[in-house]
Amino acid sequence: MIVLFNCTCAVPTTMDSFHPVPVKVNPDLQKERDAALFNPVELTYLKDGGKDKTERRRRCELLAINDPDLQHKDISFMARNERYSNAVRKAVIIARKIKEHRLTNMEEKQLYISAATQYDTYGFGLHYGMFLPALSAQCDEEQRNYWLPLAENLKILGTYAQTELGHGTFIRGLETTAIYDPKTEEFVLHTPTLSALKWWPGNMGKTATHAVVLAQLYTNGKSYGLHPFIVQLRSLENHQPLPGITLGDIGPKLGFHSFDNGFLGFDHVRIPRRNMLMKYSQVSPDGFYIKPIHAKLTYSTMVEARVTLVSDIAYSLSQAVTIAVRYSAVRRQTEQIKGVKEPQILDYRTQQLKLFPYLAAAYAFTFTSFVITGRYIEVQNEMNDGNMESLSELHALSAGLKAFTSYVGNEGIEVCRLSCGGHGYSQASGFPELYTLTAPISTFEGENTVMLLQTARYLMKCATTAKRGLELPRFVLYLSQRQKGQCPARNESDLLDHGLLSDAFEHRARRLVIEAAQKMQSNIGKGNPQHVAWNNCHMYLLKAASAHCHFYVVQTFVKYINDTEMSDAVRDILTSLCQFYALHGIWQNAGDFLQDGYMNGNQLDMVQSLVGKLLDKIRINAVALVDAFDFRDEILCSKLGKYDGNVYEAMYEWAKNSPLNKTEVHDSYNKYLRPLMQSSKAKL
Ligand SMILES: CCC/C=C/C(=O)SCCNC(=O)CCNC(=O)[C@H](O)C(C)(C)COP(=O)([O-])OP(=O)([O-])OC[C@H]1O[C@@H](n2cnc3c(N)ncnc32)[C@H](O)[C@@H]1OP(=O)([O-])[O-]
Ligand SMILES: Cc1cc2nc3c(=O)[nH]c(=O)nc-3n(C[C@H](O)[C@H](O)[C@H](O)COP(=O)(O)OP(=O)(O)OC[C@H]3O[C@@H](n4cnc5c(N)ncnc54)[C@H](O)[C@@H]3O)c2cc1C
Repeated sequence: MIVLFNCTCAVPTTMDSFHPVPVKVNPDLQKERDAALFNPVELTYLKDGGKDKTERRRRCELLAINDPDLQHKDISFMARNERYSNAVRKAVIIARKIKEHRLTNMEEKQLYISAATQYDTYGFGLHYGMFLPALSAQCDEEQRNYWLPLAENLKILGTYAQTELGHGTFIRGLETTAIYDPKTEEFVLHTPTLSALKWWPGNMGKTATHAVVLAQLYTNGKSYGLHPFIVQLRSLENHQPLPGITLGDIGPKLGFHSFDNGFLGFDHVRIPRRNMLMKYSQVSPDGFYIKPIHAKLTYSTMVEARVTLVSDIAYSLSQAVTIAVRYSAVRRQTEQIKGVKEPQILDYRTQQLKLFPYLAAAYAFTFTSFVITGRYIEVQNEMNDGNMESLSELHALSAGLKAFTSYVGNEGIEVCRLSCGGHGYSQASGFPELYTLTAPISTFEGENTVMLLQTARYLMKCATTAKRGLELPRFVLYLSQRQKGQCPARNESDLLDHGLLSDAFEHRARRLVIEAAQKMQSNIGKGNPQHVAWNNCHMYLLKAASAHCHFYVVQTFVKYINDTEMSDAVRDILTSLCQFYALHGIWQNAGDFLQDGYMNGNQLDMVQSLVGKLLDKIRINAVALVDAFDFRDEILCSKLGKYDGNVYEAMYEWAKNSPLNKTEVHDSYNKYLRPLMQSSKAKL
């Protein structure tokens, strides 16, 4: 997996041709595949955007998987230094091979990189994920012509240095300064305090030669806020930090062990005036400042990254459910009837209730990622034509969805791990890497609570606009519609209607947004300043933003099924998954639907009963649904989620490779145990 590289499209294939034919498939898994009511390959093609795209993806993946230069021992058996070194080695090979294989198309490059990095971070992740996008978005034409070829050809390696020891969220509070000196036509970059040290940027500790640095711009004695500057950090001759620059690795973290997240300090470092990225705002040679057409254009790299992370989360969650569902099909536990084979754990209702909501969410988020990526491209094109009208909408949408999907994704990966019992805790399961790679998505690129509050801020403004009867953007148009009285469902079959389900989420979102707006108004009415009212209303605001995102995802899932051509069999299973996603969501948030009487207890009973019934529909197709994600074993990197289901053999083989098993008797026996035991013996 490569964080910050859109990889959701990486999925499908005909099982026969793509997965090497195993000598023996676990009979339980085979039975599941034989019983499925749809052909997973069709769903694979759908998710990839067509058979051609599936085939192209598989070709890209195979190029990486079959390349002997990219092979290495399991990273679980490597220490951190070795992991970092291996990641850099691979990043360099990947760059060379991309050229050799003539992978010029961006999507193909991403697919190749994703397959080559497998379940580790990509050694040039920040270079491609943020440095290049920041240059593309923030350089003027002349700067682009200079810097982009250097970066694209890896003559320089970059990172994105924004966060400081003292501030990550509140970026207006960042302390690094860039003071313009018109005498020399240079900016002087400086770290005035300990808390101003740049802290966290990926690939900065040991790899990067350059950084896009976010610093407070001062010119003619006036402060103009945060602006991006390109700064050389290390010599291109010997990689030593340049004079005035302090650099290092921030040490081990929860995960990201192959990544050199770093710290950076400046001691009055001078850079040429033209190293300020000047697409949107400029400083003239004599120090005159020209402001951007939109105050928040400096933040655009983060918006792009948040959009990408929705795809990354969908991808990781798809991997987690693939592992857990396949394993649950081959794992048997607890005799129910004496002498009769123990059931597959997938047959336990509790197991289904753990896994199927996340299986449904993985599909829901995948389709959502298609839509938000499409919207991002539209807005980007508008912005390239100088129209900034939709930037606020895109910010609100991407911030909210990044937070909503990553909360669910992180939780889902952990639930999937737990659903695999003890073996889920082993590195062999793939879960530790998957979890720790995905966990920081809730924090980086905007901490999730803060991001939901940004969405809430936008929704509050929309609620006011709607109240005034003014026009709203499409994705919040529902806020200007009147609340519907009560959910019209009379029986279970009414509750399976996609329109009705989407209406229920729409109703909930509208109610919670309006309620939050009213709470804000009444708080301000009591004489509280805006920021106090805002803090007092956090719980309403957070709920409103989350309900809005939930509605967006349900609506997107429904629309995807309605608008996309597919066979009846695939439509049938996606329909069930979508119904399950929505009904389970209602069940889990029942209070919200009951609170204003939109639903009643009787309807909630029916919702619960349908959740139970849909478990059966999904159960029979569960393995095929995860097969359709089309992860090759080499990409999934899990002994529990192997396509052939031969889990125990794989685990045993893997454990034998543990470095502790290199010798029968470990050194520590002679050093510590033997003296201890022999002296105890003497005493006995
Ligand atoms: C491999 C991993 C790599 C990881 C990398 C990283 O983590 S990199 C580091 C990642 N770091 C982070 O992600 C840091 C997270 N923090 C932030 O992004 C910002 O500090 C903030 C958005 C929380 C507040 O910013 P603030 O105090 O400047 O703003 P405010 O709240 O006072 O609102 C004022 C107005 O601005 C609007 N607006 C805001 N953002 C945007 C936008 N992007 N676009 C458009 N508009 C935007 C907002 O809607 C509001 O509009 P209104 O209502 O006036 O019309
Ligand atoms: C693995 C990893 C990689 C990273 N890579 C990079 C990188 O490449 N470049 C880079 O510049 N940065 C990077 N970061 C930093 C990251 O972007 C920040 O950590 C992130 O933006 C969160 O900011 P913070 O650490 O200041 O959290 P804080 O804001 O200190 O969050 C702490 C708590 O305070 C709460 N809080 C803060 N403000 C508010 C508020 N206004 N209202 C309500 N609650 C609030 C939060 O909800 C949270 O619960 C990385 C971080 C990690 C973990």
